[in-house]
Amino acid sequence: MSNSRDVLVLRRVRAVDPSNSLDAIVDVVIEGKTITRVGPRAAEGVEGERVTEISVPGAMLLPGLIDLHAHLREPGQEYKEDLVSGLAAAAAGGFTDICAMPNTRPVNDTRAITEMLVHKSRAIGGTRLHPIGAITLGQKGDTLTEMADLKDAGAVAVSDDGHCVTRSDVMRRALEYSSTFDLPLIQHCEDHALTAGAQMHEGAVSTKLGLRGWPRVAEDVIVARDIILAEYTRAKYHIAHVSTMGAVRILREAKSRGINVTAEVTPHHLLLTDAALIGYDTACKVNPPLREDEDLLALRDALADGTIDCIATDHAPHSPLEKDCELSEASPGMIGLELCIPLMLGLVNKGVLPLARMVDALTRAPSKIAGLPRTEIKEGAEANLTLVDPAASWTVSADRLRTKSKNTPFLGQTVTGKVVLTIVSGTVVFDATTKPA
Ligand SMILES: NC(=O)N[C@@H](CC(=O)O)C(=O)O
Ligand SMILES: [Zn+2]
Ligand SMILES: [Zn+2]
Repeated sequence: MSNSRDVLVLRRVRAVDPSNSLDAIVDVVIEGKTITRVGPRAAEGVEGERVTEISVPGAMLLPGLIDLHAHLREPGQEYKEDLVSGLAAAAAGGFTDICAMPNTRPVNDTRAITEMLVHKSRAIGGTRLHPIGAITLGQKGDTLTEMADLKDAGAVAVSDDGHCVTRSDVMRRALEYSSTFDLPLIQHCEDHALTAGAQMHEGAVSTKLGLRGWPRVAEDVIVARDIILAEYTRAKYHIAHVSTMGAVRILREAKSRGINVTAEVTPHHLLLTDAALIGYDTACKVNPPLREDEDLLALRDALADGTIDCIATDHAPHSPLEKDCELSEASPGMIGLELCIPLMLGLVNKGVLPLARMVDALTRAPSKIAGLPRTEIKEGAEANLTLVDPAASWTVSADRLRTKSKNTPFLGQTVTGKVVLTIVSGTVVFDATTKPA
C-alpha cells in the first residue's frame, strides 16, 4: 500500500482513455492521490526515496473500471460472498468502483442498510462500493421505498434486480418518484408470468433437453412497456443485463427518438449461448438465460455501436448448496468480477469489439449513468486506474479467484489478459506485479 505522500511512477504504459482521446505510450506519475504528469517522458527526473516505480512490459493503463451491477450478498448470505471478499474480487478484477444490488437478506430498502454498506465498505477500503436501493419494499413490487432516504444515505440508483417491477402502475410511479431525486431506475426485465418454471432460454435446445423455457418475449414486452413509461415520465431508465435481439431493436429505436434510456450487457451474454446448457451445467444457469447466436451477435453489434452503453458483470456468487444440484433446483447466476477484463479483451483481440468501446463501456459510460465521478487518465485527475497485462495468459481456477464462490463455466479455461494493478485514489488496492502470473 502506498501512503498518500508517496510517488508512484508507471513507466512506458499504453494509456487508453477514449474520453480524453488518449491512446499512447506514456509515463504516468502519481503523487499522493493525484495524477500529476502524463506524457512520453513524464517520469524523467522523478526520483527520490519515496518513489515506487512500476514497469510491466507491454502493459495497458485504463481509467479505473466501474461495474454498475454486482451482487455482494451482504447482509444475509455471507456464505456466498461478503463485502470483504466481494471488494477483493472487484479490486482483482480491476474495478475501482462497483454498485451493489439490493437483493440481500434483508433487502436494501432502507436508509439503515444503505448506510451500513457505505460505512462498512469504507472501513474495509480498496474498491469503492456504491449501494443500489430497492424500488419497492422487500422488492415485492407493490410499495415504493423512501428513495429520498436511500439517496441521502448514499444509494446511486434504485432497482428490484432479481425481480421485475411488473405492475405498470407501480412502474409509472417508481419512474416519477426516482426522477424527483435524479436516481436512475434499473429494471430487471422479465415478465414473470411468462417465465414460470423456466430453466433456460426457450428454443430448440430447451425443447431437446425437455426443459421449460424463458422466452425472449418475456424480456421484450417489459422493455417495450418500460420505454413507453420512461418517455411519458421523462425518467432515467436503465435496462439491466439486456439479452435479446428484440430488446436491442426496441432500445435502438427508443434512443433514435431521444428517449432517456440506457442499457448494459454482461460478458457471459456476449460469449455464451444456450448450447452451453446441453450438459445441464448449473454454472450456465443465469437470469436472463443464455440466448442464441443471433442474440449474441445483436448484443455485440449494439455494444460496438454504442446502442448498449456499458458492460456490467452481474457478478452473482452462489455456493455449492445452490449449484451442486439438479438444474431445476439451482439458483441462477454466475460470478464475473475477476473474468470481465480477460473475457472482454478476448472479444477485442478477435476484432469483435473496438478497444476504445470496451474501455468506454467499463469507465465513462457507467460513471455517467450512476452519476459517479469519472475515472480518467489526465493530469490533475484523482488517480483511479487499472493496469492490465494484455498478453498474460492464465488458467481460470477457483484458487486464483478472490470471490468466495466458484460458479462460472469458465473454470479450467485459459484466458489472455490479466489485471496487474488497481489503484483507488492513489492507493494500490490490488498488486499482481510482483507475483507470478
Ligand atoms: N443474474 C442472476 O442470474 N442472478 C442474480 C439476480 C439477477 O441479476 O437477476 C442473483 O442475485 O443471483
Ligand atoms: Zn437481474
Ligand atoms: Zn443481477
